[in-house]
Amino acid sequence: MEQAKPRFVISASEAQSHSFSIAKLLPSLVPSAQSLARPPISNFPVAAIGLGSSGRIFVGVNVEFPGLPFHHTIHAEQFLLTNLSLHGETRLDSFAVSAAPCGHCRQFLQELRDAPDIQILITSHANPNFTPLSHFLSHRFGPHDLLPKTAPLLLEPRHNALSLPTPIPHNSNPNLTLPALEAANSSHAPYSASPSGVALLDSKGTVYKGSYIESAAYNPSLGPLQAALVAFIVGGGGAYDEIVGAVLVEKEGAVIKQEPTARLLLHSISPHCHFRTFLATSSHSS
Ligand SMILES: O=c1ccn([C@H]2C[C@H](O)[C@@H](CO)O2)c(=O)[nH]1
Ligand SMILES: [Zn+2]
Repeated sequence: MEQAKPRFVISASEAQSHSFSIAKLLPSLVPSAQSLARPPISNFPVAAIGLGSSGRIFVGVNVEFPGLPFHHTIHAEQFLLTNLSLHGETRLDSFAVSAAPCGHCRQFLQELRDAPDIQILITSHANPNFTPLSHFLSHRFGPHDLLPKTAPLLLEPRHNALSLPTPIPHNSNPNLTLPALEAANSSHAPYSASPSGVALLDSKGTVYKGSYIESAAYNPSLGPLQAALVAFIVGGGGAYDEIVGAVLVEKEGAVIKQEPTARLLLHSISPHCHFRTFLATSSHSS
């Protein structure tokens, strides 16, 4: 019998209905999820299977882009956190992953509340065990080095108070502009105060949105187009040239600009895609 294609989200009731305990279920899902990865450069598929506080299970995989510098790559752990964020999950309890998380991912995970307590199991190890992130990255540099303790962290509810000039400029596509604005409003960009979001349209008319995610250490940050591509892949998208329209919303006068980089990546993966940028104003004083 043909195996069902692995999925990117598993409901809490389905997760509980397995005869396995969750601690056994997470690593058991890693091998099939690796088939969802898109690593045409390395041919090294990585899958990370995470348990959220709602009891749902989320999948992350690595995504590589031939023809572009390596820094465009989406790591499986970054994909996983973006997948949680897409589904409104506010905490990551634990995850199983096919290979040891790199330094960049150990740092990216610091954006989460109680990051040191996240339990990680590496399935390629001889005796895999759940071990806290604090073991993999001691002496953390994280959000609290730069932000007040009360600031919302990644996955926690936020609204960046961005708005677009009304009415939205004619000949813009409100089906994409409003989702891109929503994505920008939930973007985690506390270090630059330059939130942004992307909405993508595929040839079937489905809209996918992604929010820019910053890291306290700057470089591991994930761009808004990468986040929207995670939504496209999670939503069942196939080849990138199915993406026919894209809108980026970013803040007017922002210190960080996504437009040139997003245009470059989008043009590389879907050369005929129509791309527009709108600048939003912020009612925050900062
Ligand atoms: O923590 C890690 C380390 C590597 N990779 C990916 C990035 C690249 O696609 C491939 C080879 O490094 O594995 C991850 O997804 N997570
Ligand atoms: Zn990594």
